[in-house]
Amino acid sequence: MRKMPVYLINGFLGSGKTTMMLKMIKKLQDNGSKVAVLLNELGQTNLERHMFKEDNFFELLNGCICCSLQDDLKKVMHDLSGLYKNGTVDVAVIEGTGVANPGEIHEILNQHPFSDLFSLKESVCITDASMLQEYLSVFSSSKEVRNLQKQQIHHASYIVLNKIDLIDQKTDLEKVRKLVRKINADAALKETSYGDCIEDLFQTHSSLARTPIKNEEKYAHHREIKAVKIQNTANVGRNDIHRILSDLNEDMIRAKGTIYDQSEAQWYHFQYASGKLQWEKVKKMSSSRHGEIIFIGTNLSREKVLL
Ligand SMILES: Nc1nc2c(ncn2[C@@H]2O[C@H](COP(=O)(O)OP(=O)(O)OP(=O)(O)O)[C@@H](O)[C@H]2O)c(=O)[nH]1
Repeated sequence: MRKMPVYLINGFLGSGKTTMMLKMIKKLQDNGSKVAVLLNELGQTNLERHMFKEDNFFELLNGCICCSLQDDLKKVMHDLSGLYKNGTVDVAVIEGTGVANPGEIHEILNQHPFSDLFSLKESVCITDASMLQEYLSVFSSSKEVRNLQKQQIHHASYIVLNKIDLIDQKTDLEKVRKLVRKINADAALKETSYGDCIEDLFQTHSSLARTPIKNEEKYAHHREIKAVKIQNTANVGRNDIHRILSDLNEDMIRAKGTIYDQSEAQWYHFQYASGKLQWEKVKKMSSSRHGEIIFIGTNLSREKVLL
């Protein structure tokens, strides 16, 4: 029986997974494939839903498919298999949350009946070249962040060293390349920005035979890293976002959202990743959409964010 091809995309918070995934989906569609998309988010809603136009779009929210949402993942995998059998879709692209351990997702794909139904083409890990040294350093990151980053790199068959536009290409690139190779010497490795390596990815056939890390702690990744979701954003303007990010600079890893800035009478999307904040004016806000924000960091709490 033919197995449904699956691409798995993992990588730490803000490393560029969604940016690359959108390019992958477009390339697959340009090549005539009918793509199913599965997106997993830590928050209760997917703030990036508007970026995806696919009919066969599944989202698993408020947890991680590698641990708390394993049963939900299995259910979606059954649905995907049905869609593959009846010809509705012919390839799946799955994006884990920024704190997912790919090893645990591989375990599910290797179990019966999924091992007979799916063929994992590549397990991609996107790393943020501008932050990797910091995330792996005992001086600047918690054990949880360091472990997660290592697990994600270790389990990959294809590693993307992304955001190289943000680093010194002579000195820092060599350092981060060495760090990655110390953790995973075998995976294909591509250095790029904005996930621009799709042709290469589809031409690569790397080995997926990765064994678990010795003494790998299961489910150890959600103790310190917390997501705080703000749904009532009526009084949150651009200045407030700047202030919150600067006040919680030490703890904040990732933030994103949509807000209405009253002083400018303008809706904005914002993205905070790699210590950089980017604003984008929303051209047309649909009446069904509303403002919302998600902050993700170590030891964050609603009280800390709203102070
Ligand atoms: N400078 C630079 N920015 C990038 C690059 N790739 C992505 N970004 C930006 O980084 C931010 C986060 O990118 P995403 O693709 O949403 O990252 P993600 O890994 O899906 O983030 P999570 O939602 O935390 O899982 C966005 O503002 C992107 O535009 C890159 O190569 N260089």
